[in-house]
Amino acid sequence: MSAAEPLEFDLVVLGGGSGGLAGAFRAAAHGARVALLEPAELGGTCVNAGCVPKKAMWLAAQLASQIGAAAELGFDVPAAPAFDWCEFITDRQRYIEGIHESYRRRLDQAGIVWLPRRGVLHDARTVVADDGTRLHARHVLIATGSHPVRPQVPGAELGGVSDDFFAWRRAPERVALIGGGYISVELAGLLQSLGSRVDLYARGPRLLSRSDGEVVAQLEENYRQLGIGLHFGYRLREVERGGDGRVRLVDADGEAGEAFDALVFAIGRRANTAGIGLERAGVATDARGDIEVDAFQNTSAAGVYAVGDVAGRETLTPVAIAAARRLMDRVFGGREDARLDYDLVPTVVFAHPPIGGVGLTEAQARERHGDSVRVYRTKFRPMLQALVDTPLCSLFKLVCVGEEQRVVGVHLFGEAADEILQGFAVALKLGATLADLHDTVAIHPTSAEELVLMG
Ligand SMILES: Cc1cc2nc3c(=O)[nH]c(=O)nc-3n(C[C@H](O)[C@H](O)[C@H](O)COP(=O)(O)OP(=O)(O)OC[C@H]3O[C@@H](n4cnc5c(N)ncnc54)[C@H](O)[C@@H]3O)c2cc1C
Ligand SMILES: NC(=O)c1ccc[n+]([C@@H]2O[C@H](COP(=O)([O-])OP(=O)(O)OC[C@H]3O[C@@H](n4cnc5c(N)ncnc54)[C@H](O)[C@@H]3O)[C@@H](O)[C@H]2O)c1
Repeated sequence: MSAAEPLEFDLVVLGGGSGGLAGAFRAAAHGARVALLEPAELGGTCVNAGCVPKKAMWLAAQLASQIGAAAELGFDVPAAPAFDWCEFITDRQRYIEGIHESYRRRLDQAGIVWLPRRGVLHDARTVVADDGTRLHARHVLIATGSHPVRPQVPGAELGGVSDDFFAWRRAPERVALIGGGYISVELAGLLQSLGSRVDLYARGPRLLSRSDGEVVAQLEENYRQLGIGLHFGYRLREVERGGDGRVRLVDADGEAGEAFDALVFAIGRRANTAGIGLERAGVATDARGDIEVDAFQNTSAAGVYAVGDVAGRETLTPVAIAAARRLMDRVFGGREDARLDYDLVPTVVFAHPPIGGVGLTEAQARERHGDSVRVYRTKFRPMLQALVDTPLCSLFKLVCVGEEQRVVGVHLFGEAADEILQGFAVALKLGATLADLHDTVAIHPTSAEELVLMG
């Protein structure tokens, strides 16, 4: 290919993860000629080192807990069954390969040109692949995602990040997790349920700083009951490796703790913006390094857009997908006002059991709506926990405002919270009030019924 003759497209997409693929498919459905550059496996973080393999491990952990419960309830199974981690990973990866295959087929069917190459912007209309291929388009979508960060402390290389966790071939006996966010909370629950002994070190005073405080306090209580060590206000100074090959964390006072077989840092992610030609194309980033976008995903360069983790806001797969689809409906589908409403995005942390929320936390609601806030809560033992006679409780909470008691927040911690939340997210979008929930007949006996019986 000569440098003087770029290939012509309507849209070039950088990144074949959640946002990039969604944008490419939607643009092609509107009749656009699309090229997509993705040097790694199709599907990005979500499919290869995020939601999908994580959920598979979470399901395995759920099974382990249920087998434990079955042993208590008269089934002839061991309370702590042996788990062949390698066999499970083979099944997990077979499932993921099926997703790759389906993406390859769909790209082909949609007539999208996939280059298995890294791309950089030469200017706001031209992308150059790492084999020198030049692509020219009226529109460019940046969806290059993010990467995990490590702390700047001596010995940080002795620990891994979530990507490394997915490559493990067996469960370590003792695991230390650094961070109090989504990934730490998820890995803590699933590893402990699969037989490891887990200690979690957070620098803040609580887990999940953006979730409802009361619901998180219940999660912390349950994690302690499961045997997970929770350490708050922790400052890591360095990581040492002992003569036995195990690692020790040294805190700010120089105190070395216990030895661990594995250490995982889960202290956040940063946008993949380095070396992709943003300056040449006139695309601005903010102080955190995320690409700056307006409400329509426009960057500072006309015709260049960004979605997903690289744009920083609500870094979740369905958000990247929804933003990309609306953007392409606007650019190629004639829907001039199409844009993602970032309010009321529901989110679930796949803890044990899961924790999820949509809308305002109690603290946010009180800050915004003052005295007109009414909170309803119910703490209960789900039937299975009661049958096994464990002390593990669920906590469901509704946050309402105003005379009409409009529901502005739903916060759930408990079995099936991940599945229950979606329908209530629809209800919040439709402006449901407490009276609307009370008008709805309960489904009995379930955990979900608590939400229409509260108050
Ligand atoms: C452990 C973990 C668990 C998670 N669990 C969940 C969950 O349960 N639910 C949820 O909603 N979200 C979850 N997330 C978040 C979710 O994975 C991300 O928000 C989502 O993948 C972001 O999509 P994206 O398209 O922005 O980026 P990605 O999916 O990361 O895709 C970016 C792609 O761009 C490619 N790329 C990078 N640079 C270039 C370049 N220069 N040229 C071409 N291609 C390039 C990369 O190879 C990558 O494939 C999880 C994340 C992690 C790490
Ligand atoms: N179920 C899901 O939807 C899901 C699951 C996993 C990840 N994700 C997405 O991926 C993102 C990244 O996950 P994450 O857990 O890495 O990030 P996070 O932002 O959720 O949590 C990061 C944690 O690390 C702490 N931290 C930051 N810097 C630190 C430092 N130097 N030392 C010690 N602690 C430090 C923070 O206080 C916070 O507790 C999430 O924010 C979320 O958007 C979503």
